[in-house]
Amino acid sequence: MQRFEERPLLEVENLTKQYGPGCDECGQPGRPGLIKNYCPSCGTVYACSDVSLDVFPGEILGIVGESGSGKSTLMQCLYFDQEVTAGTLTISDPELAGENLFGVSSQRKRYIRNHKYGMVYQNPVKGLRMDFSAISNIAEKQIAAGGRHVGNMQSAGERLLDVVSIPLFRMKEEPRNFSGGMQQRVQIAKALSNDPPILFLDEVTTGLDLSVQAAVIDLIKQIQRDLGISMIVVSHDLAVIRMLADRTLVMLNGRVIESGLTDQILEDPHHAYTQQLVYSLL
Ligand SMILES: Nc1ncnc2c1ncn2[C@@H]1O[C@H](COP(=O)(O)OP(=O)(O)OP(=O)(O)O)[C@@H](O)[C@H]1O
Repeated sequence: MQRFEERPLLEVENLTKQYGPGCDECGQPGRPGLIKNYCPSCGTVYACSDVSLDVFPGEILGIVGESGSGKSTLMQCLYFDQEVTAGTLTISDPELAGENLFGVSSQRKRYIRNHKYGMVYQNPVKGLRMDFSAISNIAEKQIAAGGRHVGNMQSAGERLLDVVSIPLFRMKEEPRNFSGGMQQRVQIAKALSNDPPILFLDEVTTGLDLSVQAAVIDLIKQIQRDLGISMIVVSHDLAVIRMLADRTLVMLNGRVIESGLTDQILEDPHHAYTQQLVYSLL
């Protein structure tokens, strides 16, 4: 088993994202009045309720759950695509230490995204400019992270395309001409182009053929092995999480219902919903 440093790289405490005003019924600790993630008294939806997690250096944390369980909202909050209702986010980095990053200015959030984060979306259209060449897509992120030397950016871009197995003779092509698997590879290269300590992967294999899925999963594992980047991987598919994640959180109705080493969860699932997920793999 992999060993991780003792201090988490990223820590989230009690992240809550609600849509609606909330009321006395759903505002109580533990939110006893909710039906699933919904308050029948005031109509508020709790997409995420009091979610806490940590990710250690070099670790892959998996987040699994059915549609509507809150995984995407959680990812969007961590990536600052959404404002949280409550909660704290800290990253153990000399430039960011001690700050609740959910509370910083939008300029500072942009800095963190450009310098500390990589993101790979399920839909490549969200992560790539389809009318820029593959290498220009990478350059766009390099420039956002402060890159200015064209020669250096070009050689780093070529190296990244090589890492993700995009043939260099295709680097000037627009990703719209690429297959779904190739588009995901370019997204991964772009996400890595600022040397981020943390990479987010949101349903990155969903919708791909099984063989292409397997190749993308292999690539992600290879990147973890070679670069030691911490990753948060969201998927509705426990089979994907099983192949990738060192530790796993299971979400249901906006809450974390179970967490632990992925192997332990697979061998001894406690919650009835997790048991269902595990049996569906058999
Ligand atoms: N803008 C919004 N307004 C109200 N409710 C929302 C909004 N966005 C999401 N929700 C609700 O929040 C809950 C969590 O949604 P979320 O998309 O995070 O789930 P998910 O697990 O990622 O599912 P999927 O994979 O289908 O996107 C759902 O009940 C959803 O209906």
